Amino acid sequence: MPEAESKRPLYIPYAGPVLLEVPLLNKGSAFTERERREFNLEGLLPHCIETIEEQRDRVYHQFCELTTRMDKHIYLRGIQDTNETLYYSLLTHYLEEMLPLIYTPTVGEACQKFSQIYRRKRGLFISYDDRDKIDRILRNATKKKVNVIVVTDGERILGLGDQGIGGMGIPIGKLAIYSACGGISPANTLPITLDVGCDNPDLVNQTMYMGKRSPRIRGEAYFEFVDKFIKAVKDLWPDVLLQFEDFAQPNAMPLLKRYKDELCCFNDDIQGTAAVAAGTLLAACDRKGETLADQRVCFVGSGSAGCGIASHLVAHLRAQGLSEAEAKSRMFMVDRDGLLTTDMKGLLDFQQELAQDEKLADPWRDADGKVSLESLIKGAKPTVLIGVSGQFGLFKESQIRAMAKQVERPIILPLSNPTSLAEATPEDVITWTDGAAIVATGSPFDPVSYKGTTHQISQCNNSYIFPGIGLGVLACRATRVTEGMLIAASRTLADSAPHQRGTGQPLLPALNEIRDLSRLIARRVARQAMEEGVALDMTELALERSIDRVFWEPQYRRYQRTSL
Ligand SMILES: NC(=O)c1ccc[n+]([C@@H]2O[C@H](COP(=O)([O-])OP(=O)(O)OC[C@H]3O[C@@H](n4cnc5c(N)ncnc54)[C@H](O)[C@@H]3O)[C@@H](O)[C@H]2O)c1
Ligand SMILES: O=C(O)C[C@H](O)C(=O)O
Ligand SMILES: [Mn+2]
Repeated sequence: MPEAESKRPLYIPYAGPVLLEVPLLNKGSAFTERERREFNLEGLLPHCIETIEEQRDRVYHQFCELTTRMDKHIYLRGIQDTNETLYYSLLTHYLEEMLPLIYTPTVGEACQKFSQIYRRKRGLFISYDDRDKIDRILRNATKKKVNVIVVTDGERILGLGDQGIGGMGIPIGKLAIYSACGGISPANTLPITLDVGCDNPDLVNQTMYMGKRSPRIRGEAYFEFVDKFIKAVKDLWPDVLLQFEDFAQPNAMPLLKRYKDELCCFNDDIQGTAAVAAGTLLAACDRKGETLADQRVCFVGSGSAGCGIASHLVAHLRAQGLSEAEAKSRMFMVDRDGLLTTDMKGLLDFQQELAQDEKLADPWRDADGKVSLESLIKGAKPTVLIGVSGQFGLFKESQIRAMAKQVERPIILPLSNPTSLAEATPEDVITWTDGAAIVATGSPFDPVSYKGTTHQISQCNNSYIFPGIGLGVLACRATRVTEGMLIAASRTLADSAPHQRGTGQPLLPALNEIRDLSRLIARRVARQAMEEGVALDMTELALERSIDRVFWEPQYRRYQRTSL
């Protein structure tokens, strides 16, 4: 926020103990003498008036006293629910240390234990039983305008499956990233969980489970419910940016198709992931002195993320002048039954579109008629291996070694989350390829030392992308998220790759540079949106100013009292 603006006082209608209970407004010991007097806070706080830096030192000290990841997560969420400005000041100051605790991987465990660790309200739970009063529920959430919603139905939380309402940890974590990394004010964000039941018996049989204890609503009834939800959102906040998150495979793509031309929305697992993976791949190709068109890309896991990445890479290649067929011929989609081929039955539409020609696959077939990953590696000689299966240890030593025999520097991306579900550890991949592989992972991993070289492992996670997209959308008031905007985001990420490019250097910018990266992504995404006619037309300078205006900094503002 520009300085002049932050100096303007904020007029607020709360006072006394109630004010200290409003996380967006509470300043705790930082309330000034005058504010303490005007807002009936005298005596409610210890004598000392502190700066946000002094408060941050105290909470960081308390944070350091805690030993387990889950205790740290609970502690940080507690600060978020008491004083949001302080929470974001802490996050932005210690970004690299804090992100794995409020987001992947710890957020996975927090979702699994959501009902056990539940403390205070945050966001909205909309249960199927409430389907006829969704508009009222949305109005209960906040009187403010909502700019960004992240919504889940909790059915595919990371690679951890159905977590029911525990999935709420994900929208909360994603929106914290929007604020900490993309400067989106938390006052205008809303995490939402649609509670349509839960098909995870281990969870619903727990006495503490707080969601609806019935099997998931499916089929037409489910889609009608989501329809009612989207309609209510559009009626109340017509220009909101809505992010679909962690919906299961049978629903993720149909929901995106249904709503992508109806409101400003995107599916993060399909599109955000596609953009971060493409950006990482472009950076990796550049590192090798090659282009995307030189690669043959093998996906293990052909669901939302796998097919989302593949079709986005096809769009990149098309933009470079390749025909659709040429581009698709470089994508090899493997799922439980091996390589997807055009003769396979039961493929979903988006998988069918990426299936390889059955004749081409014939020479690679095993005795059972399928093309296993081993056979594909030998036959198609992929240069890139991307894991999006949610299966720990799926990449085997023999497969990685086979790849390394055929390709001087294979690009290996085990992207499944959380850490415990990565298809391979970077240490194994680097050892099996004798240090030749270029590796990035979905969850954070420590650097790997191998034969005297330290390999930094970049985190190829959609968190590099969606904050910048959100900032861009808000700055230029985009009405849609288009493929072109996603391509702009992935190119910006690739262009921001570190200049030092020796073996072991990270592929992506450091996490503590992500706020600057988000601004860059926002600028290019907004420019693209304008070119496509889905945003306000602005000069470069006006856009820059708008990004500055939208970009929220976790600093206290001066308050003035209005009547209750
Ligand atoms: N790094 C990131 O930013 C990022 C983004 C999105 C998803 N992911 C991760 O990717 C994983 C998958 O997400 P998704 O949305 O695509 O889920 P999804 O359920 O749509 O797809 C997973 C696919 O993997 C397949 N699969 C399972 N076991 C397999 C095996 N043994 N061999 C081959 N294929 C197998 C499934 O049949 C399914 O088609 C999750 O773990 C998720 O955390 C990471
Ligand atoms: O949440 C993440 O860390 C990335 C991604 O959206 C996922 O579902 O795994
Ligand atoms: Mn996700």
